[in-house]
Amino acid sequence: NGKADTSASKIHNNTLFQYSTINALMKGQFDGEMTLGEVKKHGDTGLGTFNAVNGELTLIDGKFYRFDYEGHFEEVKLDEKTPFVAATYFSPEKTIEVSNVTQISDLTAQLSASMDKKNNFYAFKVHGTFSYLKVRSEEAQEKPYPTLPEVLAHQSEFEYENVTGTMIAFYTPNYAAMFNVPGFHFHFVSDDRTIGGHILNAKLFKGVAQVDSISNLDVSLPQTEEFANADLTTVTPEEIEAVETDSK
Ligand SMILES: CC(=O)[C@@H](C)O
Repeated sequence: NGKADTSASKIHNNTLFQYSTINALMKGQFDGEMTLGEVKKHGDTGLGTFNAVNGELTLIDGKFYRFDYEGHFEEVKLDEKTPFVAATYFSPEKTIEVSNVTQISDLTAQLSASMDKKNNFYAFKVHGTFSYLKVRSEEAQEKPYPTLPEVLAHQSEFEYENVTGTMIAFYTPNYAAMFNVPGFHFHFVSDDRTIGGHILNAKLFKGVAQVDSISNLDVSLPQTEEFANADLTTVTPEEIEAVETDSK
């Protein structure tokens, strides 16, 4: 009927939860107070990083995984902490077939076409055998922390062929660019749980995408001194896109 269903259960399944903001992460806010166990109360699907930006975080089926600077993939215990994470209880409204993806922009075009409400947030799962996959991770940092662009200038990159697994992606409308990565943000988990990371590029002949439109945002702000004193006004969407996409 088009009317917002504000029942508690509907909101529970229709909320993008995030801890901290992407512009804070960009400014080097790399230590959060929130444990993965706390994050798990807000969703079973998501992406982010770990304190000291010690690798790329992917949450799938309620389990947290790290893909680290060396390319190692492991499940992570719930007592680890995160400085930035986005999570939701994945509740897809529809499933579409995606095909002929020769680069990531072919995929984002097909996912965009599936979005009925461009000003909503979205979560996606895309499963298939990726004929090519380029991912990145980053090295754990020591204080005094640099900015995220300074860390990612030395990111590690890995390329794979014929990898079967699931992309976990969020879409954030540009008007919310200081909260979360504007546009699409993709992380990955292989079916054999050996490969992950932040996706920079991909090729896919045919896959299945589940589409979850989200109309509630729940932001938990760190209550650390560092966060309270951070200047979060100087980050631009262009700077975020430059480090979150394959700008090479
Ligand atoms: C939050 C992210 O995904 C960056 C660290 O790649």
